[in-house]
Amino acid sequence: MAQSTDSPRRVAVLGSGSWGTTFAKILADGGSSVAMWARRPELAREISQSNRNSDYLPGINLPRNIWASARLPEVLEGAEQVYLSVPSQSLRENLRIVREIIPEDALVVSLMKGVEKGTGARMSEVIRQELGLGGERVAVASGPNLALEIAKEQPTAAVVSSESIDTATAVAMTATNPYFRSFVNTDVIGTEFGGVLKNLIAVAIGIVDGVGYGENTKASIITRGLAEMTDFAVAYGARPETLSGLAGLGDLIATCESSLSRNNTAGRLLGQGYSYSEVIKQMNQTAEGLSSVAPVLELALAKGVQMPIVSQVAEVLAGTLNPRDIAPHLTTDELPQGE
Ligand SMILES: NC(=O)C1=CN([C@@H]2O[C@H](COP(=O)(O)OP(=O)(O)OC[C@H]3O[C@@H](n4cnc5c(N)ncnc54)[C@H](OP(=O)(O)O)[C@@H]3O)[C@@H](O)[C@H]2O)C=CC1
Ligand SMILES: O=C(CO)COP(=O)(O)O
Repeated sequence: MAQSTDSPRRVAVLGSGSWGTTFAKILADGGSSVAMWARRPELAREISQSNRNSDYLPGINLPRNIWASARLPEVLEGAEQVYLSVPSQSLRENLRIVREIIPEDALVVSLMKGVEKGTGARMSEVIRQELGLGGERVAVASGPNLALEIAKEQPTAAVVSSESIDTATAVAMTATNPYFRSFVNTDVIGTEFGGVLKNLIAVAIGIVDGVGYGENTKASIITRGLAEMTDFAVAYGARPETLSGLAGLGDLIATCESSLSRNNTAGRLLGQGYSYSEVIKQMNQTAEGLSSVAPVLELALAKGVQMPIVSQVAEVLAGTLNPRDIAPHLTTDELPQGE
């Protein structure tokens, strides 16, 4: 739904990869005037002059109310909302560069689906720490959102979450258009962890796909994966229903089913016998799950949560488990486990 104000809302998107660019299109098609930051000037020029981002979204025409620059101050000037879409492990260093130039009252929105190595911090926590913001200024957006499908304007839903329902609503209204509908909630922990954890299960699905296993194996892993995701997120304070919603089950289905998913693709290569370092070399886009495995397992250990599927993904990445031996529960279980 387009905004009804006279002058369009000015928003900024930092990161011009597949998701940053697609989200810029969502916002522009919702009526906002969108400034994008691309760290490579040649990409900024292509976006501004040709309305294209051929590196990340080949064949997609971008709306005219998007422009891009490699210069952060001009991108951030006057922005009422700032959307962040860089790889999770680079967020903190990027926030340190922009913290003095983010407009004082802007809402800051994470589009990312990772946790920080070393600290285990969620992206909204990194944002609050580095920008010194209260929870009412920060939101996260998540859901079954494969970029290329949305860039082609296929109907999609997402959820925007903030501790403040007013903030979530303001962002959701900005991130809504005829092909993209944003719901709201106040469960930031569940919404963020849903997006992080489904990536890990999607890597597991890719692995068994690469091995050549069929639908029973995948359905078993998806179902037990959702239980694992829910146990973990609830241990950290999430509401279980969030994990059954768009940011949990919804995203799990999309990511596990689609060959567009980078996490799924990385898993498939592992299942086909490529080593972790060979997979990294082949991936030219961000597969957050590969970096999130270790911090998620550390967080799970701290709360005594069992994550057998994620643990097996870690073993495959380390080269200590043959992908053929991955199972929907620990192969060492001797007694039947309660479902
Ligand atoms: N793609 C998708 O379908 C979705 C992705 N997400 C999430 O969005 C986030 C971004 O992913 P996505 O856009 O897909 O990733 P891409 O790999 O497509 O793009 C990454 C972007 O970040 C830039 N970048 C890379 N390293 C750095 C750095 N050190 N500092 C600053 N910028 C950097 C890249 O610039 P350059 O081109 O110059 O290398 C590029 O603009 C991830 O957390 C992902 O999980 C969420 C929902 C959907
Ligand atoms: O988050 C996504 C879909 O919701 C994108 O998944 P990938 O990062 O695995 O491509």
